Amino acid sequence: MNIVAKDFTPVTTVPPLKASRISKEYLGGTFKALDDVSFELQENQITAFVGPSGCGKTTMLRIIAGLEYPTRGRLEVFGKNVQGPGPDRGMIFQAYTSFPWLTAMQNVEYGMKILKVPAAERRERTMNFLKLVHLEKFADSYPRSLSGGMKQRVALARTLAQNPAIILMDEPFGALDAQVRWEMQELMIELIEREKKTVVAITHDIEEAIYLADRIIFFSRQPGRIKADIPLTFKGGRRIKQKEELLELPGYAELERQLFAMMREEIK
Ligand SMILES: Nc1ncnc2c1ncn2[C@@H]1O[C@H](COP(=O)(O)OP(=O)(O)OP(=O)(O)O)[C@@H](O)[C@H]1O
Repeated sequence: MNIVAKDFTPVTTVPPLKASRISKEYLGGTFKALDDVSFELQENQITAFVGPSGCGKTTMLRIIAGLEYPTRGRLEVFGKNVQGPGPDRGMIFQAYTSFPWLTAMQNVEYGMKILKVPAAERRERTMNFLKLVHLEKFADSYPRSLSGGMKQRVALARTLAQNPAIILMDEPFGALDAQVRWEMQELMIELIEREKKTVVAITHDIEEAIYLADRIIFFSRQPGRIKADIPLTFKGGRRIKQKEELLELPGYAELERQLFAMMREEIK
């Protein structure tokens, strides 16, 4: 079995992220996108945000990223109130966010330049991460000559190279076709495991959530609330890289059934 041992013992007592009673209103307070959302992330844990369209997943992720502010509630990263974006959080979007006028290498280096990482270290980290996403031969290629999957690998390398403690992903593989998506999911599991990151990933895809996550937070809609917070205990505290092995585990089918039923309830 291709199994990676997983240890969730916290290194510090301060959680990497703590959301306390977050609400977000739009349209002058007449529309509630999020209502009283509280959770704590554990270090080195992958959490998937799942729920029907419009339940506030992206809003919650943007609040964590510091791109939006909650109307009420408090958000702390390593015990500090979030005041805006910061180098402790890196974001990967569905749309390919590489700069078209920069090569793959320059794209990976760019964020580190902003963070004022010295040039030699920057170069070394860039090459290291391009290698990890299997793009070392494409270091000098421009995004237009790369496939969708390759562009997302550049985004993954760029985010990891900046070494944020928390990685936020909004449907990162949503635009990829099935086979590339699958390859990217496997690569992500491998890299996250290696780099020991705390991850929040939004996905519409229940199968993808079960495969990637250690924990699923399911949002209900209008207003967006936490409907269920599900630790994926059937994995026995491990990450399993080969999907077919995951499917065979007792508990997989029941969890998938439960999530589909919850989704159906929400979209009724
Ligand atoms: N700037 C805004 N002004 C008004 N309403 C907004 C704004 N941003 C989001 N909303 C509304 O808040 C709700 C939650 O949106 P959000 O994008 O967070 O949902 P989501 O769960 O990520 O949806 P999807 O899965 O379709 O991306 C939606 O009804 C959306 O229309």
